[in-house]
Amino acid sequence: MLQLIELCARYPEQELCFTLSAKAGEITALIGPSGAGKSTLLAMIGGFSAIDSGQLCHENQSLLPLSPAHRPVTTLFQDNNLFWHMSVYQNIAIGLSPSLRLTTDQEAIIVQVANHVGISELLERKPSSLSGGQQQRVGLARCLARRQPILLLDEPFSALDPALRFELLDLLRSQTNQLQLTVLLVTHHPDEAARVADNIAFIHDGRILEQGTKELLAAPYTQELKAYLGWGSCEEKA
Ligand SMILES: Nc1ncnc2c1ncn2[C@@H]1O[C@H](COP(=O)(O)OP(=O)(O)OP(=O)(O)O)[C@@H](O)[C@H]1O
Repeated sequence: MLQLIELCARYPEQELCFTLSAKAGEITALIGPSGAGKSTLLAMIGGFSAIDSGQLCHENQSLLPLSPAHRPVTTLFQDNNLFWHMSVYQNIAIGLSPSLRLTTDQEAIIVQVANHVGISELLERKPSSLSGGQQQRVGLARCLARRQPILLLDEPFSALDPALRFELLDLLRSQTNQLQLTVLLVTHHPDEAARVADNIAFIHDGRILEQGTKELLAAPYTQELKAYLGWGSCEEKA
C-alpha cells in the first residue's frame, strides 16, 4: 500500500497537500484542471519535488529519507526520454544498468518485457524509426523492466490517437494486474480514467477534492468537478 498523509509542499503561489492511499494491483487516475498539482504530486512521490511536511509510506516504510534513485518508483512521461542513438534493446537496458552491462537475468527480463508489451520484433531498431505508439511501448517496457512496485505515469499516451491510447491503456491494465503494480496515472482524459482506473482522484487547487470509483464521473458531487467535466445547468438538472 502506498500512503500519502497530508503530504504538503508550500510554494509562494500555492500550497499543495495530498492524502491518498493506493493498493498494489490497482490504478489510481489523477484528474483535474491545469495547474491543480497532478504532476507535482507524482514528483513528490518520486523524490523530484520538495516536501515541507507530511508522510509518504510504502508497505509501512517511509520513502522520505530515500533519494529518488533508491525509491521503489519508476516514472513514464509523455515525452518518454528515449535515447535516439541507441537501439530499442539498449533503451530498455539502460533502465536496468546505466553502463549497459547486464547480467543474464537482466537480459532475460528485457526479452520477457519486450514480449509482454509487443515489441519483440523491434529490439534492434532505433526509436526514430518507430511510430509514436511503438515509442511509448518502449518507454513502458523500460519502466516495467526496472521491476519497481510503484509506477507513475504522467499523461503517457496523450499524444496518441484514441484507438492507440485505449490499446496501451489496456496493456497497462493487464501489466498492473500481472505484476501487482501500484499505479498512479495522470490524465487529461476522463474517458481514460473511466476505462482503466480502479479509483479516481479529482485534484483541484493543490488538494484532492473528490475521490471514488468511476461512478464519480457519472455523479460528481462538487461544483468544481462538474465544471471540470463540462457539465452545464441542463445536465445538472437531469
Ligand atoms: N518548483 C515550483 N516552484 C513554484 N511553484 C511550483 C513548483 N512546483 C509546483 N508548483 C506549483 O504547483 C502548481 C501545480 O503545478 P502542476 O504542474 O503540478 O499542475 P498540473 O495539475 O500537473 O498541471 P498540468 O495539467 O497543466 O500539467 C503550479 O501552478 C505551481 O503553483
